[in-house]
Amino acid sequence: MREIKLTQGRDIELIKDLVRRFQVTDRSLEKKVEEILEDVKKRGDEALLAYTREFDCPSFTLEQLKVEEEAIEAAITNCEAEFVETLKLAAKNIRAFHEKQLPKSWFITREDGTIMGQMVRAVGSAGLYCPGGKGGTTPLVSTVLMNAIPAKIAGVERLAMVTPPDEKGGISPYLMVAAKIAGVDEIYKVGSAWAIAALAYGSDSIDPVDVIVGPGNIFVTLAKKLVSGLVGIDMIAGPSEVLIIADSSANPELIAADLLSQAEHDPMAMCCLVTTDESLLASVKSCLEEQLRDLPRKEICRESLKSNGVLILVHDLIEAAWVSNEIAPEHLELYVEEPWELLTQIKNAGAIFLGANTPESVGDYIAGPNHVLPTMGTARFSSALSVDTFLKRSSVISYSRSALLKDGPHVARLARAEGLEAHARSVLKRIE
Ligand SMILES: NC(=O)c1ccc[n+]([C@@H]2O[C@H](COP(=O)([O-])OP(=O)(O)OC[C@H]3O[C@@H](n4cnc5c(N)ncnc54)[C@H](O)[C@@H]3O)[C@@H](O)[C@H]2O)c1
Ligand SMILES: N[C@H](CO)Cc1c[nH]c[nH+]1
Ligand SMILES: [Zn+2]
Repeated sequence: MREIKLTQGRDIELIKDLVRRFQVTDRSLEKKVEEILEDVKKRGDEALLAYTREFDCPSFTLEQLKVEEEAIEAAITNCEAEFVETLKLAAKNIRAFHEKQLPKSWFITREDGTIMGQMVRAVGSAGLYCPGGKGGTTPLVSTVLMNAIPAKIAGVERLAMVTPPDEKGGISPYLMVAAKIAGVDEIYKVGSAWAIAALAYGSDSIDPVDVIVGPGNIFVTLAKKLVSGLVGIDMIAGPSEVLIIADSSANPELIAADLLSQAEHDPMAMCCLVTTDESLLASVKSCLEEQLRDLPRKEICRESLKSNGVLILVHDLIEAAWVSNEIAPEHLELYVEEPWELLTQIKNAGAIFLGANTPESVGDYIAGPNHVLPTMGTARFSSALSVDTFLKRSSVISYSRSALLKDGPHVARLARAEGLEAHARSVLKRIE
C-alpha cells in the first residue's frame, strides 16, 4: 500500500492522483465501451449473444436470455426460509428509509388567480443493473433490493433487471428471490456494457427503458456514462471505495477488516486510511497481512490494496476531513472518539458511517439507506440512488384573464428586447 505523510500541511500535490482518479481512468477502456455500445445499437440481440458467449457463457443461446416465470417460482420454492427472512428484513428497512424520500406535487395560487405548481411523476420504465461478477460468480443480491425498492416507491410501472449469466447460462436463485420480493417485472441474463446498451437502445428481446440505475465494474460504469442523456442514469456507481478517518481510539484489526470489506469487491476498489496516529499505520498494515491469509477473495484484495490502497498520515482531524473532502469517497467511516463532532467538517461523501459500531457492511445490506453510491470523486456533486432518481417534475401554469392583462405587456416588452416578435404577438392578440 502506498503511504503519504502530509507533514507540511495541506499539500494537494501529494493527493492529486486520488482527487482526480476519474480523469486518470484509462481512455482506451472508454473507447472499447463506445465500440460495444455502437455494436449493440446496430446488431441488437445478435451482438448481445456474441458478447455473452465471449465473456460469460460460451454456449449461451437467445432462448436463455429472459428468465422464465417458472424458474423464479422454483427459486422461491427451494430457497432457505432463513434467507427469505433476511431478505424481507433488509427490504423492510430499505423501504422504510426510502418512503421518507417521496416528494409531493404542489400548487400555489396568486391573488390574481394564476395557479402554478410542480407535478411529480415517475418515469415509465427503469433498467436495473445487478452486478454478477466475472462469469456470474459473485452476484450482488442486496443490490436487487437497493435498485428496485426506490423505483417501486416512486411508482415506476416497468422494472427490467439485467445481470450477467454464469458459465452455464444460469443466474443465482437468490437473485430471482430478491427480484420477486422487490417487485421486478422482467429479468434478463445479460451483463456488462452490452446490457446497458440493450437497456438504452433496445433490442429485439429487450425494450428500451427511461432510466438505468445500479452499480457495476468499470465497463458498466463507462457505458452508463456514455448513454446518459439518451436515458437518465442514477450516477457514476463504479468500483467500490472506502475512506476511513481514524484516531488513536480506533482498533487496527477492525480498520483492516473494514478496508478489506471493500477491497474484496474489485481489483479496482479504492481503500484509504487517514489517521492522526503514526503507530496505527504500522498496526493496520500487519493486521491486513494477517487477515488476508484466509480470505477467499484474497487475490482481488491484494490487487486492490496494491494499486489503489493508501495510508495517509495527517496532523489533526481537521486536516483529515480536508483530505476526505478532496477525495470525496463513496463511503466514509468516521472511526474516531467524537464522530458527530467530526461530521460537521464533512462536505463530500456518498454515505457516512459513524463510530466503532458502524462498519460499512451494515450499510451494504441492512441499515436501510441505499448502497448504490457515487464513486470516483463524483460525491462532490451527486448523491445516493433514491426515489428521486426515478421521478421527474413538470411545471404547471394556469393564467387567469386578469393576470394575462396585467403580465401581457411585460411579456411583449421582454420578447421584443430579444427580437422575438411572434412571442410578443401571441400574448398581445389575447389582450388587445
Ligand atoms: N458504487 C456502488 O454503489 C457499488 C455498489 C456495489 C458494487 N459496486 C461495484 O460494482 C462492481 C461489480 O463488479 P462485478 O465484476 O462483480 O460485476 P459486473 O456485473 O459489474 O461485471 C461483470 C461483467 O463484466 C464483464 N466483463 C469482464 N471483463 C470484461 C471486459 N474486459 N470487457 C467488457 N466486459 C467485461 C463480465 O463478463 C460480466 O458480464 C465492483 O466494481 C463493485 O465494487 C459498486
Ligand atoms: N459496498 C458496495 C457498494 O460499493 C455494496 C455492496 C453490495 N454487497 C456488498 N456490498
Ligand atoms: Zn460492499
